[in-house]
Amino acid sequence: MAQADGAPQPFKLVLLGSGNVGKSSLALRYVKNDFKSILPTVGCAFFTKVVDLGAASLKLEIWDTAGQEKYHSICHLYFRGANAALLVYDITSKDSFLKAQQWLADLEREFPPGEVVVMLVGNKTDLSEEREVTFEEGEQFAQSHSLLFMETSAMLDHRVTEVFSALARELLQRVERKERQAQRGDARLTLNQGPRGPAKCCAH
Ligand SMILES: Nc1nc2c(ncn2[C@@H]2O[C@H](COP(=O)(O)OP(=O)(O)OP(=O)(O)O)[C@@H](O)[C@H]2O)c(=O)[nH]1
Repeated sequence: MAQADGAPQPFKLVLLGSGNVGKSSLALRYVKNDFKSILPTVGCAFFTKVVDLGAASLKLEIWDTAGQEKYHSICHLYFRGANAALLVYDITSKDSFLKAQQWLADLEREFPPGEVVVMLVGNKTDLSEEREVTFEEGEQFAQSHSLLFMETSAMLDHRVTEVFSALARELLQRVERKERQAQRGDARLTLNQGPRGPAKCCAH
């Protein structure tokens, strides 16, 4: 997936979810393969990473938003032009799971159906003894809203790369599907135009 100059096509990905669920940690683990204590995000942090999917590569522009309630309204500003969203919750916090559902409602208000690829991510699987949200609950919610779904641990680097690769694959598939539809549309347009030539006249 390349632009005219050969550079990988960029896609905007926003990370959404309440404070402390691990959004910044997931981004840091994915982009820099690092895990360390991070201060709460203020406003938004920005990362980029080129994802190589074998046959194609694309550039993810990752917008890591602040989860604290006081920043909620600013985060909406970062929605604009998003191609994908990660809705992150902490599996040890039911409240964060409910907040992720609210974020989805916000996204659904902002974008027409199917325009944004959304993945639900339950983070901190290393704290399974404190789990408040079961895998099945996450999976069921995701299925009922046609979202991708995974559980991760940014701390243990469990399934973090898979999250971003799965999103990238889905983005690529949607672009390819749209291109095929556009080509079919063009072909239909050409057929409907009929043979070229002088317009036929019915009288004489
Ligand atoms: N045990 C465990 N702790 C984690 C994991 N991911 C993040 N944390 C910790 O959870 C806390 C919050 O992580 P952040 O990445 O700052 O969370 P955030 O969602 O970006 O928070 P805001 O910036 O306030 O929105 C930090 O103390 C992290 O070290 C994980 O997978 N397991």
